[in-house]
Amino acid sequence: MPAFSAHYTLEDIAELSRRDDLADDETAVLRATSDARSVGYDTVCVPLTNEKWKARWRELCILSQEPEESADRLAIEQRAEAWRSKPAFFRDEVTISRLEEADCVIPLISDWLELDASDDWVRHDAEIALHQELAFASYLNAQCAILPPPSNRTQVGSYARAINACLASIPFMELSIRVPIYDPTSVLQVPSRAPSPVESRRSSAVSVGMDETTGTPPESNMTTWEMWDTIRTICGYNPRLTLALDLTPPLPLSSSVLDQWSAEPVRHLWLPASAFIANAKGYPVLPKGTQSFIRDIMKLQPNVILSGTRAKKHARGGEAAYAQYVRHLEKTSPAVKAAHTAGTVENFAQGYQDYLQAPLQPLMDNLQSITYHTFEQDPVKYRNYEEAIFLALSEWPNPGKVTLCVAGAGRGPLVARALKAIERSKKEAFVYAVEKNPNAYVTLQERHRNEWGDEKVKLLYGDMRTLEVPEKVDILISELLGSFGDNELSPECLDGASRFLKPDGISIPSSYTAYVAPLSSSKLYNETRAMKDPKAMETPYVVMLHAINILSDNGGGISGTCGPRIQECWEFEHPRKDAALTEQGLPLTNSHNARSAKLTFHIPNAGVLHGFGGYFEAVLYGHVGLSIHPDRMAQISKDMLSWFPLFFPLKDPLYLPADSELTVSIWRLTDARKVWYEWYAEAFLPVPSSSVHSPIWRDTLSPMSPSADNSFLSPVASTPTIVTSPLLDVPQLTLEVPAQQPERQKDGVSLVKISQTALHNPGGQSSWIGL
Ligand SMILES: C[S@@+](CC[C@H](N)C(=O)[O-])C[C@H]1O[C@@H](n2cnc3c(N)ncnc32)[C@H](O)[C@@H]1O
Repeated sequence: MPAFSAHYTLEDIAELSRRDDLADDETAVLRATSDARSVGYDTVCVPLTNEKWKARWRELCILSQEPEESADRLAIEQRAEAWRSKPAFFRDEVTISRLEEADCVIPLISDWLELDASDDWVRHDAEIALHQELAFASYLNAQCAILPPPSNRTQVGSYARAINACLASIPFMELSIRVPIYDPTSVLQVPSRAPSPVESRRSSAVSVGMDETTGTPPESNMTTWEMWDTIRTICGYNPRLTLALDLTPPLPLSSSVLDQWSAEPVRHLWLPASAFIANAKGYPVLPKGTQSFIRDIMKLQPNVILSGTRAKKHARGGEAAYAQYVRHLEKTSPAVKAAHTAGTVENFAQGYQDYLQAPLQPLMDNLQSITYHTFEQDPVKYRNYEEAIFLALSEWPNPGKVTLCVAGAGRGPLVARALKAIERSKKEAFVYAVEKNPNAYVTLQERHRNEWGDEKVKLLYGDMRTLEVPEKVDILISELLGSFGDNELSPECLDGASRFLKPDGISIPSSYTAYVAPLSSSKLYNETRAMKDPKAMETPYVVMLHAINILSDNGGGISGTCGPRIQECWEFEHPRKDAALTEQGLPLTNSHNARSAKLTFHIPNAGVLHGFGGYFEAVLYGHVGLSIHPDRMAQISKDMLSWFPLFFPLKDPLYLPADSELTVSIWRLTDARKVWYEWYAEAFLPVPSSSVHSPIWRDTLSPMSPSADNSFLSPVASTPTIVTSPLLDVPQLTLEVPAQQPERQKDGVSLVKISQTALHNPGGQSSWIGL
């Protein structure tokens, strides 16, 4: 359940303090708290300081810097220095002073503190005042304080440095920065002529402000997110640094810009009464765009701060109506509804969202009974397996008895489903059940004795790669799949099991495919970093992905080479026809199970890449399958619970500008003992091939003159040139740097590389996957 806060301004507090019905020990803030609670709010949000402090600070900071020499000014300067050395409030400069007042208050740090002022002194004194306010809030045991937004892009580094210093000096407290969802004051670039493809691409990274025709912000307006990104990066992704996302500007119609925020630590939503419109009956409601944004962001369970609700902006409903309305939106949020509906993945995953788990290794380890029990709760996986076996039996072309083998039977659920499918198909059939886990084999023996009997089932204990099976089988059934398809070594195990599959036999599953998507998630980045062990940043994890944003879109890119937002890495098919076999029917090496993929994604909006989501899709038989592919799972295996996605982390986040292209290389590698993945990524930006004419590119990319075809892309030998500097009067050696080799070029646009990650997990150094 999200919490709700009522915002009280200084005027509201002043008005309450004038009330003559205040009890003796009741302060205005205590009254605000009880009033707010009586209309359904949990806490109040109150400015920590008042106008008196603002006036004194201005005098100390601004007047002490005035050039004018006077006795007065000297006195102010001395007071300013005294304050700088020992910053402290007078009682009448703060709105709260008692522990019980602060109990239900989220303090707002003075919004006039310009931590990003252009003036050095103002910044300097604003930072001292910020420390002072936070220290006072901390003294009053405030768990969180809301800080004013950055407003000056050129000084955002100074703003962030000051916040970082506060995070270091004020322990425990969460600092939540109020950031507008976008900046409506940014200037719209109106081109005087139609832009070239490159110009529109490049301007999409910088153009901001309202679209003049629709009155909505353009898709690429990410200036406030970019400022937030700079701040949290400078603050080293400190987990105590969070966001109070300000929904004061009217929201854009398109959700792609807004999706970015769902991968960020949005702890508060600032929602003013002015964002509401009146419905036909006069009650406050939100416009469609805001409604759907709030429904989505509710999955992060933010505290909703409602501001200006006492101003009677709407004819009906009063103060309570705003919170009631947002509660109604929360209840109708698909994510929240799914979380409360039994049988959905969201409900099953409660408490596991963004929680890193080591992938299971059922080949190397023997699973616990409780783990099998958890799998067996999945109604969809077993239903689909039964359907696939039923279809395979129904379509089985040969007469006579059909022989089935469940390879890796666990506690026997697939054996039971196979027997049901046999009964439904009315075929004569027999089932072998192979299991190498000695403990699960005890459960199998019990079920064999109590439920199945010798006529229907024979149990075989051992490893399917080496075990002797009394006869060759027609249908080989297995479930050795991991979140990435092959990551629990299904290909290697089934290579061994294929020895006892007849030449015309079939495998269920018949194939499985691995997919990846580039993700942003500050939560997951922090979770992997928190492990301390550097290898933890190179280990794939099983994660119920939650506060994430898939950065890619479907297509785009300069040469049309970008694939969809979630792309296929590789596929395994069974039975295998391509491996060279020994006399015993086993592959000579595991080389045929190595794979690699190089994928290109289009990144429409600026974002930070923290890793990759890994997914799989399996064809069991015919049209029956299993899928955790985010765009297809609902059609193929809705509400299947058995697999959460895999997360491939990055050691260092990679910033991706708007309209960049991301190339992801991923390998499945193998030696005699293990299988592991390695991965890395490179980012590219489109630039005009002729941009050698532009001073920007000549300065930054190549100091040489354009070549004959006017392209800086043609390789030029590096020629040392002796020049004499007019300043130093000594000969300087300069090197002409050859132009950057573009990754791709088309229609006068080239892709130049801007950054790359390290190679992750070389040699399988942090792999858990053992053969
Ligand atoms: C993911 S569990 C599936 C269990 C069961 N079929 C189900 O669907 O609930 C995989 C099972 O295969 C077994 N297994 C894995 N590799 C095996 C191998 N090489 N030979 C025999 N059993 C194996 C594991 O012990 C485990 O019981």
